[in-house]
Amino acid sequence: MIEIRGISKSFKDHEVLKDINLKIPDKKILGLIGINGAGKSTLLRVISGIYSADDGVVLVDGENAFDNENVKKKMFFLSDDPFYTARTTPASLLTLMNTFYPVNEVTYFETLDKFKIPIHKRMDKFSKGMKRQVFVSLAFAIRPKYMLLDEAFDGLDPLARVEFKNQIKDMVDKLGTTVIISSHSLKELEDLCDAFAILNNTKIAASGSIEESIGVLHKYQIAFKEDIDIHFFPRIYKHIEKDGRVVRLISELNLKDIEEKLKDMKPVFIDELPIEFEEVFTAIVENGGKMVWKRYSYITLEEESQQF
Ligand SMILES: Nc1ncnc2c1ncn2[C@@H]1O[C@H](COP(=O)(O)OP(=O)(O)OP(=O)(O)O)[C@@H](O)[C@H]1O
Repeated sequence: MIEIRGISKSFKDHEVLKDINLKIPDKKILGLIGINGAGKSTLLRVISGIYSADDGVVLVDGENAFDNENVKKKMFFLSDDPFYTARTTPASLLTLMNTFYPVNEVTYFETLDKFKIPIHKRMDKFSKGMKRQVFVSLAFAIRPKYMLLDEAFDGLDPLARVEFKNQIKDMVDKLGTTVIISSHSLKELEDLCDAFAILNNTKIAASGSIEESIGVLHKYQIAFKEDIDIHFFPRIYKHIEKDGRVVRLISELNLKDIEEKLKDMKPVFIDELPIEFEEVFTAIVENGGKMVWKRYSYITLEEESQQF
């Protein structure tokens, strides 16, 4: 299990992470979500023991992750900008990586073959997506207990993404791998991850199971007879948009409560619409993470930082 306890990290006077607490149980896929510069890469680097934290500790199977050979052996971190030299080919990368990890060569070459990657060509001549496919193949062939993937889908075409996701699910099911994956693409994470954590403003704004989070918020479309000024709209929403006489809002309230709160405004109709995870995420970020959250099943924040 990975336990992140009270992690804080600054670069000079720029505070990036402040008192981050998360427990990630084994054999789960956690999606780490955040806007540009939210600190996703920094957190992954702290978890993988590359960066030291200013405060707090990351425990991997009970051991401090920082600069720890035992932890390095069971964890593979695929950065958003992995290192390779000008002369590196997929074949020579295998030789290099074999000195750090036992790499399953059959899996490596089979995956490269699926992606149609030439194994003896120089990688500096590859497209961004092809380079990504080489490192993804490597991650699968290393079969680590813990796999940390930074911006994993970046540069992959739709077919490669499907292949990548299937391989990740397979590793979790068959090998019991635990995966943390950061991405801007919420849509990509929805069908892959068991749980998510949202990094916002140095903190974990919210975390939990994706299914549960979608159940917490509702989306409504409400039509009125006349144009209305949303500045005077009752504060029953987390997010609101207006299009003429139609208002779309996201709220924690159920349909019955919404109807009750708006009855004096005499809406023509109120429809509940399906809500997407991306909309839940936007509502959380807009509200500075201050949401009433259900108790979640997979990921638990430390008691003192829970937001119920
Ligand atoms: N080595 C470093 N030295 C100084 N500042 C850094 C360093 N690494 C990251 N930062 C700063 O920390 C903040 C968080 O960066 P980080 O790369 O962790 O964010 P991110 O969420 O991964 O962003 P993105 O989605 O754009 O990749 C940024 O403001 C960045 O400039």
